[in-house]
Amino acid sequence: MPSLTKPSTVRALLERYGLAADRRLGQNFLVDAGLLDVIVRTADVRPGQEVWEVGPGLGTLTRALALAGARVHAIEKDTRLEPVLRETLAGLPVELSFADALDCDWSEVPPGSLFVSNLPYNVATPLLSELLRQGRFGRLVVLLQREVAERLAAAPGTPAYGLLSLRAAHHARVRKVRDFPPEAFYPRPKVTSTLVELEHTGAPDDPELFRLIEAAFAARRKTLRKNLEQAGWPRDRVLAALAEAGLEPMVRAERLGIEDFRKLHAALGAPAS
Ligand SMILES: C[S@@+](CC[C@H](N)C(=O)[O-])C[C@H]1O[C@@H](n2cnc3c(N)ncnc32)[C@H](O)[C@@H]1O
Repeated sequence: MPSLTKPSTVRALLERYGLAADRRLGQNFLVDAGLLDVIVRTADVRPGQEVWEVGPGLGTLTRALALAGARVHAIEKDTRLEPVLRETLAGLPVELSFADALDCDWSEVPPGSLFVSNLPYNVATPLLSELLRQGRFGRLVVLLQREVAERLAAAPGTPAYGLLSLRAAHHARVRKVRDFPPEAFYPRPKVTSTLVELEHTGAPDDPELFRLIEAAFAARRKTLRKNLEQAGWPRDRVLAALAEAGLEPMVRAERLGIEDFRKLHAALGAPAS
């Protein structure tokens, strides 16, 4: 099998199957051998370890993971790629399924599993939030649009800070590994990508806490107090809870870290409905 990390090989492979990359599916295939190796080294698979991958595409990362010793479960939405993947992954320990990753049931994945993916841009945020929430993966090594990586790792009070940052902070430790330039992909995307490693802390979902966080960010320009009142908490309870959590009455949601939200949640309770 010729190297899939050469743009000329990728072009020839697509042409042979009469295919063109579909931008709506975020099909920007990795064509940089050195950066592919960075993903594999970050994934650090043990021999025989099971790995889940969303969006195998032409099989570039899937092959590299399998050759590094992983048994890969790869989920691809685009059924046009099936004959290509049957060719590029022939003889390797890869289980392919064709489905929308956003509709997948992850409950059968053994806890503490490894997830490695060059994620399609359009599903990265909802999929990652869901995977963190469900907590089946102990570690997630994901290539994302840089802007999404910044939101994941953002600190309170910074422009990228918001719901995704709090979802990540609640469940995981986030490490930005390195940027991948547009030239690392064929076809070239308009944006830079970033490889991120998330280590799940085991913190389970807390739907009530996240209802509070969503209400707190409903209108970013309003104060936290106003947003909570609008969501149904009575004003006196909001003011008392802010004081109990050690927060200023005029504070905005974007200033609060996950610990502040946990304290506020404990002090506030559910909204009056
Ligand atoms: C950025 S490409 C990555 C391809 C390959 N892994 C690589 O690194 O070259 C994203 C892949 O995800 C697939 N994809 C897009 N949306 C999907 C979804 N909702 N569920 C599963 N796969 C999806 C695309 O068809 C494409 O193959």
